Amino acid sequence: MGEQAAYTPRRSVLYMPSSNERALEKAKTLPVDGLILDLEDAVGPDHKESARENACAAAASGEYGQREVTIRINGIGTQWHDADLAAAAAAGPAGVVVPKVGSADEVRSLVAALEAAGAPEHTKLWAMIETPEAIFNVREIASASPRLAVLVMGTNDLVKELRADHVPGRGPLLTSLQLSLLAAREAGIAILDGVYNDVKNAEGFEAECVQGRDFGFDGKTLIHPGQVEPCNAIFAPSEEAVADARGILEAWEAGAGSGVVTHNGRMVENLHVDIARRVLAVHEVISTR
Ligand SMILES: CC(C)(COP(=O)(O)OP(=O)(O)OC[C@H]1O[C@@H](n2cnc3c(N)ncnc32)[C@H](O)[C@@H]1OP(=O)(O)O)[C@@H](O)C(=O)NCCC(=O)NCCSC(=O)C[C@H](O)C(=O)O
Ligand SMILES: [Mg+2]
Repeated sequence: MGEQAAYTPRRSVLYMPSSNERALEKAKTLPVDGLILDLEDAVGPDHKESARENACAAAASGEYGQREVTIRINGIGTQWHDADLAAAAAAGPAGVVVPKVGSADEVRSLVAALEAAGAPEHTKLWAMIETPEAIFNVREIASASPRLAVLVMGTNDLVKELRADHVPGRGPLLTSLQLSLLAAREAGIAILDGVYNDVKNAEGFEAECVQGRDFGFDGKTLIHPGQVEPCNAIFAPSEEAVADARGILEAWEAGAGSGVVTHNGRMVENLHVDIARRVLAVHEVISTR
């Protein structure tokens, strides 16, 4: 499966204010799959320029090992957007994360701007889905450009825009989360769940990770180092899932040629074999981390 060959772990993707040099340094030691060096909401107006310099220097440094380093620039129409985009393109991170993307036309304009600024081929666009406009357009957004690699849910902004509340189970957000997932899967791109703000509430955080994983998200965006390890564990195939996948493949091979077999009393068809192969491919990549 081509999708397996291209699997990039994005179980845990940690935001950090690019104005916080201590956090940028600490990130080199954290077991995260990815980093979002923020220039937007986590950075005050007086620190935008120095944060941009820090983020670009970090992204270009090559000091973050296997971690996928991205830069979140300020949104379209803000006074910092053009300079952020040009500087990020020149630094060549894995992704330029753009907040509050609202339409497929915006995706195409952003891609054109990245290309005009000379961004290297490996620098992809990551679009944040965090407004009502984006939810209504998410299907077109997700398939607007081959350079768009990841959708990132912005659940704080969505809650604000909906005039909703952060509640266990995320009832007010379910429509937005699931429409965005459908769009990402149709387009064949990755999608990351939103952040959990209550950094001291481990139980609530883990419940939300399990929910996001069960929905089908590739991983979760995080705001604190303490969230990384539980998130990695929840978004990786469990030992039981890996053993089950191996058993499914063995049962399938033993029943060679028949269209349906059973494993542990459950029906196994070709599609279950595809799922099992994906679980093992993901496990193999993650085991090297
Ligand atoms: C949430 C925080 C403000 C909490 O900060 P603090 O109280 O200082 O945390 P600790 O004292 O527990 O920190 C312990 C050490 O860990 C380092 N640290 C903390 N956070 C990070 C981080 N994100 N990345 C790297 N390192 C971090 C501290 O420096 C301490 O280190 P040391 O002193 O060496 O022990 C803070 O965690 C924070 O700022 N988090 C990130 C906030 C952020 O980036 N927000 C923007 C994105 S969220 C969002 O809104 C997404 C979307 O747009 C939406 O709409 O939903
Ligand atoms: Mg936001």
